[in-house]
Amino acid sequence: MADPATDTPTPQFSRVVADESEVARALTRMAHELLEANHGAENLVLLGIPTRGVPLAKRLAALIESVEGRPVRQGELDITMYRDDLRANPTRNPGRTAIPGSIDDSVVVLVDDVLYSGRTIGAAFDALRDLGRPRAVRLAVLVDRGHRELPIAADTVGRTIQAADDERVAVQLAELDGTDAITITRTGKES
Ligand SMILES: O=P(O)(O)OC[C@H]1O[C@H](OP(=O)(O)OP(=O)(O)O)[C@H](O)[C@@H]1O
Ligand SMILES: O=c1cc[nH]c(=O)[nH]1
Repeated sequence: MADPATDTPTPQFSRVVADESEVARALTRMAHELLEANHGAENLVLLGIPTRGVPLAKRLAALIESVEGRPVRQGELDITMYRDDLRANPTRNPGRTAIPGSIDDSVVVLVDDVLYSGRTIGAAFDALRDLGRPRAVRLAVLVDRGHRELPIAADTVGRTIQAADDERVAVQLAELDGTDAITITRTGKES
């Protein structure tokens, strides 16, 4: 976006709101909150939503395993074909879904990096419906930035951020980005 008075592009300001150690502490707390709410790891299945929900689900599963001393099932759930804007963008390519066994009667924990409008999670509910009937579905997100368009709330949140409409919240993870961080960037246009 350009400043109409000068026709110069609006600068993009970025600020880091959580670094590697803060992301690590948040994930450790989230793992404990999931265990406490579920009274242990019994029946838990963690499903990461691509892109960055997948490494986050793996990390939460590893943290839960380190506390409970037993492995917890984890996989990934692609929601591309369930998006409510698919008709407007019909050329999207589906990603990978990998479910570790049946989800019937399990407690599925959807894991994502950012919760914003809630439409991604709404699509995840539709995707799950085609896979089975979990006993319960929970939601774990590293960042809740508000501005919901659907009645969806997370069960555990790493960081709640009051981001403005013209800001974008980005999660960086070592597995994909070489470092862990949560960054807010002013884009100059509403997201
Ligand atoms: O609550 P919402 O408004 O749906 O926004 C949140 C989603 O937006 C981002 O995904 P994006 O679609 O940008 O894809 P990516 O994960 O591959 O970056 C983010 O990773 C969440 O999945
Ligand atoms: O700020 C935002 C909004 C949607 N999705 C993101 O990853 N960040």
